[in-house]
Amino acid sequence: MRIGIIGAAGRMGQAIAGLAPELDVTVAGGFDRDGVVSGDYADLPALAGAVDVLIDFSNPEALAANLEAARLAGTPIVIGTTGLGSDHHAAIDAAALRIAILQTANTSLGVNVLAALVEQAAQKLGPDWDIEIVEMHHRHKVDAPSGTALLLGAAANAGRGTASNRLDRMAGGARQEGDIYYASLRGGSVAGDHQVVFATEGERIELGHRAESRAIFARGALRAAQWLRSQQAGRYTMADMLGL
Ligand SMILES: NC(=O)C1=CN([C@@H]2O[C@H](COP(=O)(O)OP(=O)(O)OC[C@H]3O[C@@H](n4cnc5c(N)ncnc54)[C@H](OP(=O)(O)O)[C@@H]3O)[C@@H](O)[C@H]2O)C=CC1
Ligand SMILES: O=C(O)C1=N[C@H](C(=O)O)C[C@H](O)C1
Repeated sequence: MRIGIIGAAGRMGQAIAGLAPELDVTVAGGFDRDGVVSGDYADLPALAGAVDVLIDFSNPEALAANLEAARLAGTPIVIGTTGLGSDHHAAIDAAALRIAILQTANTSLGVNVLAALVEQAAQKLGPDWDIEIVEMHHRHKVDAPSGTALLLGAAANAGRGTASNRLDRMAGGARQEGDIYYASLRGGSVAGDHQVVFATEGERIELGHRAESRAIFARGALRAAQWLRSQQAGRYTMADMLGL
């Protein structure tokens, strides 16, 4: 299988390219803010037309152009970029009418199993168990809360059958029943730690995940690309791919 990487010179782009041979995947080319950074292609549409799947770990600003290139070429795309807003999600929905798209804030098996556990715990525990989500990442990360923290919050909402707003723990304020608060730490080289705390009178449950390196995200992204290649047009998640 041949892939093109968007965000190729970044931390994830390099991790994916480094792991690709192990999964029998060929990196045909890479694209970055400055244009094509590897492979013999004039631009992103040319790269999109020459590969089986595109993998995007770049920046939300790049999403519209990435979707357009994938759609015109009819090439499936795995989107791992975080910091997406409602307009980005609407654009993904629209493009998924024509091509296969797997969008996820976290490509690791562990986090996606954690999300299933969080959904189950939230459903069993009910709204008088307060939920706080804490995440820590390396000093270079720009978006907060992390996409994974929001994914875990969505899983808790799904379990409870609610739609809690995104609330910033650092902003303070008294909590109301059903609120989900997010707290973000940044520093050093942390690949990605997430903890979901369920707390009620007299007891507490903590469910969490620690990424020890980017290899888990890179492996998951490559496996997602291998799976997505043979899917029909539509929007997919890691849970679809993993059968969770
Ligand atoms: N889903 C998942 O499992 C994971 C998701 N992520 C997410 O992936 C994204 C990338 O993370 P990371 O690799 O650490 O970040 P980096 O900043 O290391 O890499 C991003 C790369 O994308 C490039 N880029 C920026 N803007 C554009 C553009 N408009 N078009 C093409 N390329 C562009 C950057 O170039 P330049 O440096 O010149 O700006 C850089 O090379 C983040 O959103 C992060 O949260 C990260 C890990 C796992
Ligand atoms: O920027 C990162 O590094 C990561 N970003 C993703 C996120 O925002 O959740 C996934 C992972 O935690 C690493």
